Amino acid sequence: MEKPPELDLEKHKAIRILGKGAMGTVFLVHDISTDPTARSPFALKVVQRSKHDADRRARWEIGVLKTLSPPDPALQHPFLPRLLGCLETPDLLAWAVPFCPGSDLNVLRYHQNDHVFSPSVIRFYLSEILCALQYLHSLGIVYRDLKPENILIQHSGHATLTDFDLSRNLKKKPPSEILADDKKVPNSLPQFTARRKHRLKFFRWIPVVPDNKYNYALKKAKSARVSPVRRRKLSFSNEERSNSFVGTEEYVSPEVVRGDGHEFAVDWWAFGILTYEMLYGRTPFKGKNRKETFRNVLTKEPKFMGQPNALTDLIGRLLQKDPEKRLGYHGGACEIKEHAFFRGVRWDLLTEVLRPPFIPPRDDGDLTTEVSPGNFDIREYFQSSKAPNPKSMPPSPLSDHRRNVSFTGY
Ligand SMILES: Nc1ncnc2c1ncn2[C@@H]1O[C@H](COP(=O)(O)OP(=O)(O)OP(=O)(O)O)[C@@H](O)[C@H]1O
Repeated sequence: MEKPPELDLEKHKAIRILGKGAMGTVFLVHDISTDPTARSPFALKVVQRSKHDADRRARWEIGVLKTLSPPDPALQHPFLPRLLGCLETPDLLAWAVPFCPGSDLNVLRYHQNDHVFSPSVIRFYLSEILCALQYLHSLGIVYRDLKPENILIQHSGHATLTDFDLSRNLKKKPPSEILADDKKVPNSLPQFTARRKHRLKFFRWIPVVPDNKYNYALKKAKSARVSPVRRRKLSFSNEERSNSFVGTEEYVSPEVVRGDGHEFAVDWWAFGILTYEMLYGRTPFKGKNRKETFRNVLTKEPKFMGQPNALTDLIGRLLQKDPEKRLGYHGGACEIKEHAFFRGVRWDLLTEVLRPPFIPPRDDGDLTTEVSPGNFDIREYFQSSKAPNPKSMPPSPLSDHRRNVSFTGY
């Protein structure tokens, strides 16, 4: 991407806080001059530069987002965010991305019966995340922070990854992710192009699907529904999950716990944990404390309930302690796409064929009236939050849930 458009805090006012992480605060923002009734709000992540390491991490995340934002929006990866603009003041760094009104996969799962997703819903979201990770890896970027909280639901109901501050550039690309088409597409842009206006089509990502004893995958695209999220009741204080020096503890791979370095395979491990959590409503290695969690990660095998099937087989192959034995290590995302669980998935038509399980309700009203007193100034927010008794601001429905904290090692 060329230089992203400059934002202006005189004109861009916050409607509410969407979320708070270790590093930044994310606001729902609109341009009061061009969009006074907030028909097209966007998300603005704001980082206080004085916070430890915040400046470096924010610049890194902006850099990654620039890489993910080709000049032609039609070539934007459908499951990765587009950088809409940036802003720098002596105190703050901020950048804008599209607003995802459907909250995140953790919140969505929490509102399902028994707090779990059905296999077809799991297949839908995993397919999209797999494509997003494949594209990141093809750019040499290892994501390192895969967890449900970082998978947001767009207006369309499709998933998107957020939060790239823990990602790293491994300089080399996994050989399997250098797709044949990269030779034809400059800068490794994803293998999709505009087919019709606003509809993107993947092509040449269709895997060779092996015959397998498990017949779990969808033969025909069928829509899988999930319960809608009851908006504004999304506090997760009792479900908080903290992030350790190596990312979110329950998602950390054995090689990272051992300090053996890391490769793209850490993302495939986390992909396995994510799948397990979507299926059973909990992660497989969680202990009473960090020490026990890490011991479980190193020594315990994941427990599966019920009959083995393609989904449990997939999880088992992703949760191999030895990264070299892990699904995806040698063959990257293509190898995972070929697993029986994904049989029948039309990778070239992901954005078109399947109806997303959950489509956020449209906010047709005037968003600015939704919270009193309406707009607020972001600079004032940070100034008042420095004061001993900060002025109260519209609360975030998501602000309490599992946090990211600092990440210094690995
Ligand atoms: N585009 C968006 N649309 C809607 N909500 C968003 C968007 N981006 C972020 N959020 C909300 O803000 C929260 C914090 O964002 P993000 O994870 O990017 O911040 P962070 O400070 O890097 O957090 P972490 O501690 O996880 O590193 C997210 O969990 C999500 O709830």
